[in-house]
Amino acid sequence: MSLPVVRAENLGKTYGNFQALKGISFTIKTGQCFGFLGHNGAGKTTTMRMIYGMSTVEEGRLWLFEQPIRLTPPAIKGRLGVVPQEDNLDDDLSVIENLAVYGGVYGLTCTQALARGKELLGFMGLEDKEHSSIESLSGGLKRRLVIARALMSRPELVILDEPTTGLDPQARHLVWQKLRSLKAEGVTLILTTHYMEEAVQLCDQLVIMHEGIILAEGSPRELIERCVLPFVIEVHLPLAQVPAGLEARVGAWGGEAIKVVDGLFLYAADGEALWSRLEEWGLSKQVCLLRPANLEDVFLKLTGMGKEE
Ligand SMILES: Nc1ncnc2c1ncn2[C@@H]1O[C@H](COP(=O)(O)OP(=O)(O)OP(=O)(O)O)[C@@H](O)[C@H]1O
Repeated sequence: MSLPVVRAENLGKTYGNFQALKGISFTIKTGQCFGFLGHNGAGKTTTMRMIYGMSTVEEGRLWLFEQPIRLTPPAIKGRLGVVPQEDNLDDDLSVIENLAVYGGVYGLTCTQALARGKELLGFMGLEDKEHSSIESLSGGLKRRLVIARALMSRPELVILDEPTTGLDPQARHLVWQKLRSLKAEGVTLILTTHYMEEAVQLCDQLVIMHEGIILAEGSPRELIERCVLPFVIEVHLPLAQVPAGLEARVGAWGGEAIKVVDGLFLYAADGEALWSRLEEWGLSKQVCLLRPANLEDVFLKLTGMGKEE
């Protein structure tokens, strides 16, 4: 059985009178890719900062590598790699220097740090950027460099706070591919994300966070099976044009309707049966789309809020 790498019990955080985290509990096992999915302000970064030792544990308890901690001690820090939300690279140093300096922090000699840095530039597909300045890198290349930097100490656990926010789809897919290779090597990954697809693509286990609490936990597939009916019809219609009483009719029929920004989503156990009812309920099929339920539907159902980019 794989051991817990991180365990939290009733973890809380209060800033002044504001409770940013309201007592959350979770266990992350060795080798997992564990995701924290939530909108802005859900408490994801607050949780990550406590795990990687930038914020003290004052409410609840946190164990890292089975040791109870208040503030991650230096001895443990070498076992963690951190990709913070902001790309905090040193603009006065070149790409390889950014890595080498970081290696020094973890006790590597200059030669070792340069060798490890070059190895990681190769791994992240940045070998031709070795002597480039930081300001010449695109957002996607900077993100790859920050990930390379997090790997300098050969960490067992890598914490990634929104690793692909702001990247274009191609850059995002490249980062996903690298994270999958790390996972295949046995590295445990913790990531926060706003992107449902990222969570589905990478995470074995997920928590859905909202306003400082965990609303649900499971694999992406389990969450979809557990939280929503399996078929959805998206009705793209201004809410003012939705036939009166539609939600009640769908409910009485055995389905469920949820309002979204540009219309309604109708859920049912049998998609075809739902589709066959649309005209009877006053809806034109022209504005409707039938699809299987996904993680976005789970998020919408649990938080009442749609997708955020
Ligand atoms: N140092 C602080 N002082 C006061 N409030 C804070 C502080 N840090 C975070 N907060 C508040 O705590 C809440 C949770 O913030 P946190 O950054 O953990 O959310 P998040 O889920 O990571 O959001 P995002 O996706 O925007 O990064 C927010 O309402 C935020 O404004």
